[in-house]
Amino acid sequence: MTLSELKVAIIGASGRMGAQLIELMLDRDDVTLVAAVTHAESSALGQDVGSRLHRPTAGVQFSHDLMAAAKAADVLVDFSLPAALADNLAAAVQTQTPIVVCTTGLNSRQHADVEAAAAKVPVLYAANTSLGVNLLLALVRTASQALGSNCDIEILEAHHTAKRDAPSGTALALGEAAAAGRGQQLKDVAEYQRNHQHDPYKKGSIGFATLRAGDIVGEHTVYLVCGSERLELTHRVAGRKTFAEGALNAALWLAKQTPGFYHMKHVLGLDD
Ligand SMILES: NC(=O)C1=CN([C@@H]2O[C@H](COP(=O)(O)OP(=O)(O)OC[C@H]3O[C@@H](n4cnc5c(N)ncnc54)[C@H](OP(=O)(O)O)[C@@H]3O)[C@@H](O)[C@H]2O)C=CC1
Ligand SMILES: O=C(O)C1=N[C@H](C(=O)O)C[C@H](O)C1
Repeated sequence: MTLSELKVAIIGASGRMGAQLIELMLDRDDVTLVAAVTHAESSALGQDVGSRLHRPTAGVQFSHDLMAAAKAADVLVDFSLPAALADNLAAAVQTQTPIVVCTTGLNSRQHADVEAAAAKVPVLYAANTSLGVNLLLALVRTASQALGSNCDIEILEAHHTAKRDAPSGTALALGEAAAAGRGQQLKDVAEYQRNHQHDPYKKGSIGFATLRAGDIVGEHTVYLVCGSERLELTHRVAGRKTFAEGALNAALWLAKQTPGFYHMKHVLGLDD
């Protein structure tokens, strides 16, 4: 298969990331959009994807036929909602179509479902497809390991007001990297709620704080505080094109893999 033949179906195509992916794919010649999947009640159903973005018609209409999309595509790219995950994975497995899952807010059962599907078909899970965040994950792990248990770690994330999940998937991934650097598991040390609590600070905890305001695309800061000395590692994104480019690069990479569970670090060559 040459790159120019890669056929991509977007799931969650009527959303913010869907629009950004469609926009990008209409301008690229290494990928072809073959299906734009949304849900059965969407007002976008039947519309041409180009027309909806005030561009020339593209010949692909929004549809809720997930199975037809999976059959037509070389790779599925999912930016939808956690509630759609089970159907998306089932379609990928049934049609043997690799799937890039970018939806966040998954619960632990859903994360297990993603891993289980990866035994049957190539699956890549990325809470954040940007190069910067994936570098940051490695930096945070290294810093946490180097600074050790005397260092307090807190994570602050800021996003637009339409975001439904909190903390963000990226914040959780950064928390996992910080915990791993100290030889911990995030579930054992995470602190999600301090407001209206009167409990003393728990040494070794990793706390999460969330801001929702305006149209902030995505900002994450990891604070590593050792007494009076403070290291702040920050990543900011000003446009969703960054995520869309990362997702398409992941799709191009995943199409060539055998069944297995993959992450952006594999695509970017950042594997340990
Ligand atoms: N990994 C990454 O780099 C990034 C991940 N994300 C994550 O991607 C997800 C989507 O983000 P965003 O685009 O901002 O959110 P949106 O709410 O704008 O988009 C989600 C879209 O999915 C549609 N949808 C709902 N149910 C289904 C279904 N069963 N099948 C197909 N489509 C469905 C929604 O329709 P309707 O509008 O009618 O509800 C909506 O258009 C979120 O979980 C977000 O956190 C976001 C950015 C980057
Ligand atoms: O919903 C968003 O917008 C984003 N979601 C992802 C997350 O939850 O980490 C990635 C990015 O921060 C934007």
